[in-house]
Amino acid sequence: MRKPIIAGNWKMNETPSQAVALINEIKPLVADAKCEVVVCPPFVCLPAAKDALKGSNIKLGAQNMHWEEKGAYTGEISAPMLKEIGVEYVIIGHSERRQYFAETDQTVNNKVLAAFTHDLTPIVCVGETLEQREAGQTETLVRNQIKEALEGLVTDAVRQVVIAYEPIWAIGTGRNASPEDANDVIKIIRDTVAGMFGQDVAEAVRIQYGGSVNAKNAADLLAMSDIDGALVGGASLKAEDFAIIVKAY
Ligand SMILES: O=C[C@H](O)COP(=O)(O)O
Repeated sequence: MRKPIIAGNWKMNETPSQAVALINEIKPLVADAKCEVVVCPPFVCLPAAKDALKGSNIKLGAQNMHWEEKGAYTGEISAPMLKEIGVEYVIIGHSERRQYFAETDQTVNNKVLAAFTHDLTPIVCVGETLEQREAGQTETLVRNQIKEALEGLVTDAVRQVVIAYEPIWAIGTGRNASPEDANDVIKIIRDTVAGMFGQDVAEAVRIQYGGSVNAKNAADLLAMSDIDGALVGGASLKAEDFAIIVKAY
């Protein structure tokens, strides 16, 4: 049985003091959550967030990392740095990283491998553009993204991985994928994992949906057979909305 996971991707929002205030709002609202709850604030907020999360059931995630442990990579953050401050999850290959910062399936794979080397759990993002969907390329695209992202992982690691299916046209647009469409693509993703690592591994992998998830549509999306949670952007910045999404379970 897969334990559902709701993660809030705060993107480039909140200063450290604002992050602490938001966490303090969220904590009591999700204290009795039946699913795993993760918040992913910006890098500079992580130490203060870790402190604010002490004693709560909420886990801490980062939004990105470099694949090297250290070195001349100005502006980058490594897995050991995240690990030392108590980060457990790290979002890898978000479409905004792919679009604005030239991340590729190869760099995503490098980061996924590095995350496991340092005992961080990656939340690997995949998803198609509107043009790709309309051209009927969604299945081929997500299968390729998954194959490249998970290349070289051992099966024990794959069982731990979290995948987020985020159709790019649904991110921040208020236009979510229908529960049925999201579930269909997530089944394709699970089938791809099964083809690479076997059916039992695929059944263990948690696959989230992301893209305009909000307090109103969460219950319908999360009720689907293969959707194991959500990666929430905008609505994760509003404590009450985020709590309603968490309580859909
Ligand atoms: O990582 C989260 C996604 O990009 C979804 O963002 P959104 O909920 O604001 O559409």
